Amino acid sequence: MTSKETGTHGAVLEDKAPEKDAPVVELKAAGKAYGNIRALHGVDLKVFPNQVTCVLGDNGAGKSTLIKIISGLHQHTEGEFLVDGRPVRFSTPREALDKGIATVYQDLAVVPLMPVWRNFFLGSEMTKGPWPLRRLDIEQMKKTADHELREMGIVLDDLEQPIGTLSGGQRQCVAIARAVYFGARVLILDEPTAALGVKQSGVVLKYIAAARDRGLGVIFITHNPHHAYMVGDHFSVLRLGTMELNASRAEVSLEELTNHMAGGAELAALKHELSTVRGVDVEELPEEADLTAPVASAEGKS
Ligand SMILES: Nc1ncnc2c1ncn2[C@@H]1O[C@H](COP(=O)(O)OP(=O)(O)OP(=O)(O)O)[C@@H](O)[C@H]1O
Repeated sequence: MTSKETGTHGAVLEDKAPEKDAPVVELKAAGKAYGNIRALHGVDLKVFPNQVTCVLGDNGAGKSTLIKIISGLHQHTEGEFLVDGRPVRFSTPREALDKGIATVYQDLAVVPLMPVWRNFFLGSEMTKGPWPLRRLDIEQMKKTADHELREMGIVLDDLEQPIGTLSGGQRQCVAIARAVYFGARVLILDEPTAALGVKQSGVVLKYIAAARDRGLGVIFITHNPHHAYMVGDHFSVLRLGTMELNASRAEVSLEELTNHMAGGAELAALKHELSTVRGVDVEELPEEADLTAPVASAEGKS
């Protein structure tokens, strides 16, 4: 696929103009050690408004550690972490949120039996009336949730339905719309398509693009180079805690990105090892990353 090709839902595949804004979030030679274990080292990353920055990496590459630093769950132990050009060191996710950095985790924190609109406002409910007669402003919350979801292009049949009845993809979309409504400037999405099929992944990718088009800087964590390339403006590949690739869309093709992820040399070594295993026909294994593999099979954690 070339960088100009149209992707899911015709989402967003035009090459972008050169970065002209300042980064909202920046890591400079940042790293993190857990005791003796160096999970992340020498990582440079810039997150710009209006761009999707994809962070790719295999299991154990350091993706979770990276997002934990940016979202305020952990602190970096080396290098610098800047927000709006100023050094920061968050002690809690609340501090990150106060700076406009919101994180949507794969296992979404929702109350499955509560209606969609109620989950949209969970923890930040609208109220009306003076104390001590203050009560939930249910009508306003329903109206606002409906409006905000529609603004993002998300049309649900009934906001009264329990959120647990929505598909995984729809729940991710509600979470993205919620973060946008509550003023996120940077949205971190932790493997939002990992547990989804091809069609639902496409829907989520569409809303990632919608969040980007609303001006947010999106950090899209994924194992899947195909998903990343459909919406990404910038690609960072982590391997064993270091940044192996840091490239804009114009600088890397989908093929190159896939090869970085698949690790061509590792695949060759594996093929060599398997050649001694009875019943395995190594001639059937791909020479390098199989670019024709269906998107869903490349996804998912082990
Ligand atoms: N709390 C911790 N204590 C010690 N080591 C840790 C801790 N968290 C992560 N690590 C180690 O740091 C390295 C990077 O882990 P991390 O979870 O950031 O990778 P990842 O890319 O998110 O992997 P996955 O996709 O499997 O979640 C791994 O070697 C892991 O074992």
